[in-house]
This record gives sequence, C-alpha cells and structure tokens, in this order.
Amino acid sequence: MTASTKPDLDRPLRIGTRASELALWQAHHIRDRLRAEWGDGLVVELVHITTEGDRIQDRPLNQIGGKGLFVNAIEEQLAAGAVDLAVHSMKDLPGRLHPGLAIVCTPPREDARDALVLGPALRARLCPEGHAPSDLSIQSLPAGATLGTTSLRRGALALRLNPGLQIRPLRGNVPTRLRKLDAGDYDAILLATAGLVRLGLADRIDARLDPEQFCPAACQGILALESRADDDRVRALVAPLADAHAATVAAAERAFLARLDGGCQVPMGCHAELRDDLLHVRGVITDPGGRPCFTAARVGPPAEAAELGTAVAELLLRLGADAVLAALAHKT
Ligand SMILES: NCc1[nH]cc(CCC(=O)O)c1CC(=O)O
Repeated sequence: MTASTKPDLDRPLRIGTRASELALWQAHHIRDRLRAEWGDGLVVELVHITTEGDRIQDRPLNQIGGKGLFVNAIEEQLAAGAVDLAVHSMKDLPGRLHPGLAIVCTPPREDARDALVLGPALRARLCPEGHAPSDLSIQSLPAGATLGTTSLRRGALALRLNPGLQIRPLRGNVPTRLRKLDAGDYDAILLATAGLVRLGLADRIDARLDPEQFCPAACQGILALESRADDDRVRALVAPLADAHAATVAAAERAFLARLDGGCQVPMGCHAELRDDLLHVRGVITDPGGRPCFTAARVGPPAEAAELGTAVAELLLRLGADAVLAALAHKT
C-alpha cells in the first residue's frame, strides 16, 4: 500500500480492551481520534476482554508473577483475528510481544510522573490552606504514615526517601484505590499521574514526583497500539496518531526493560526525556527496602534511543544491580 492510498473504511475496526475505567477511557480516546481523522463513517467496535490481572483481585500482582497479566488474553484475541487493534498502557506490555504482533503506533505521551495523593486526615494536616504546598513530596510524610501501593518500585523508592513510612498493599482499579484512601485505609497512596489525568481526576493529585528522585516505570504514561504485524490496513488507519517524540522515548525505555527482562517483580524504573535535541535516559534498580539503590544515566542523540536504554541497563548491572536482581530471582 502506498502512503496516498486510503485504507478501507467500510469494514468495522474491532478494538479489544479490558473493561476497567482506565482501559475503556484509553480505547474510547483512540476510537475518537480515529473517527476525527477518518470521519464518522468509520465504524469502531469495542470488544471487552477479561484478563488474568482483572480476575485476580486479592493478591499483589508481583506475587502472581510475570509481565503480561493484563495483556496476554488480549494478545491471543488479536493473534486469532477476533479483534484488529489493542490499546495498551505501554507500561503493562511485556518486553517480548506475542509472535506475529507489533506495536504499530505510539501516540503522544501523557505525564510520566508518579502522583502522591493524600488521604483526608493527612491532607488536613499538610495542606492547611486547602491546597498542597509546592514542595510537598515523599519526604513531607510524617514518620509512621501508611503509604498504599503494590508496586515494588514505588514502595522501594518511597522507603529510600523516607525510611519511616509503612508501605501497605493496595490493589484495584484507579477509582477503587481512591475510594480506599478516602475511607481512611491509608494516609496516602501513589498512582500514575497519567491514569488520574485520563480519568479526569487530576485535581486529586497533591504532588507530581520529580523523575530524578522518583524514577517512573519504563513507558509510564505512554499508550501502545498493537495489531497483527502484517495488517497493513490497521497500520494505515493508526499512522496519523503517531508521535515521533513518544516513539523515541519509548524505544529507549523498552530497550532498557528488554535488557533486564524486568517485570513487576523487580523494583526498577526508567525515564527518557528529550532536552535540546538530546535524549537523556535515566534508570534505577533498587532493593525492595530502598537500599541499596543503583542509578545510572546516559545522554546521546535521539536516533540512538534503543542503544542508550540498553547502555543504561548495562551500566546498572556493572554498578552492582546484578546482585539485587539475583537476590530477587531466588525469592520467587
Ligand atoms: N499497573 C496499572 C496501570 N497501568 C497503567 C497505569 C497508568 C497509566 C499509564 O502509566 O499509562 C496504571 C495505573 C497506575 O499505575 O497507577
């Protein structure tokens, strides 16, 4: 197909999606962008798919193991031809995709940072004017405060900055987590800024954590559109939604993950940023207790995004993070 050929708009496009609020928002967002691009004549059907991650609600995800809990069932439907397109949070995608599938488009990135959300009691104490002070961060939380998160990375980085905190498991979809916080189950919780912004809940954020101190998960805030690698029609349909900037930072952060084979069982983060035409890539691997914590960074041309991500991962291993990974591998 040449670039000027219009893709077939008469057949419906079937998007496979989880039924969580965030997944549905993301699928609707892509549907709306596609119809704005190609016209309302394009029929887009949403097909709800239940994943293992949706089914298991009682245990922390890192104890169930394996990346792809929220993805595998959708990839199977895609590979089987039951749906044509999947919209994922790229952060949830495993390093290796299902055979025959490909990421065919990376739309613009939402804020990559983690968000601190205070519960009502702590909010009253730390935000006397009703709004959070601009320097509010993990270090502002009082000794003994309970912080809800089931992400090993968020727990470890929080403990590193504030060893007096008590990390408590927190599961469920984004609105469920906020309800538990509002019910007083935690003093504060950590969530991705991107999820809160997408759900119209940005006003719940008390602080967006500086990526230099609190490195986000690789590809946090980035969407990945996945289809069958040979499906030229879908490639052509989603092509106008692509963002070169997001594709560059995603290439660096996915290369970092691929080199470390990291799932949610390992506290690690990676954040790439374009500044003055240079790509800055930072990575972190830490013990779940926050110490030791290894960080590394590289700067280079954006065309070498993947090489930079790999180099940061290898630097971390040489600094000693290989011992952290080996210790965690023994535990599981
Ligand atoms: N692990 C669940 C998940 N997957 C993607 C996001 C947020 C959206 C994104 O990072 O793009 C979330 C929720 C969270 O971490 O708070």
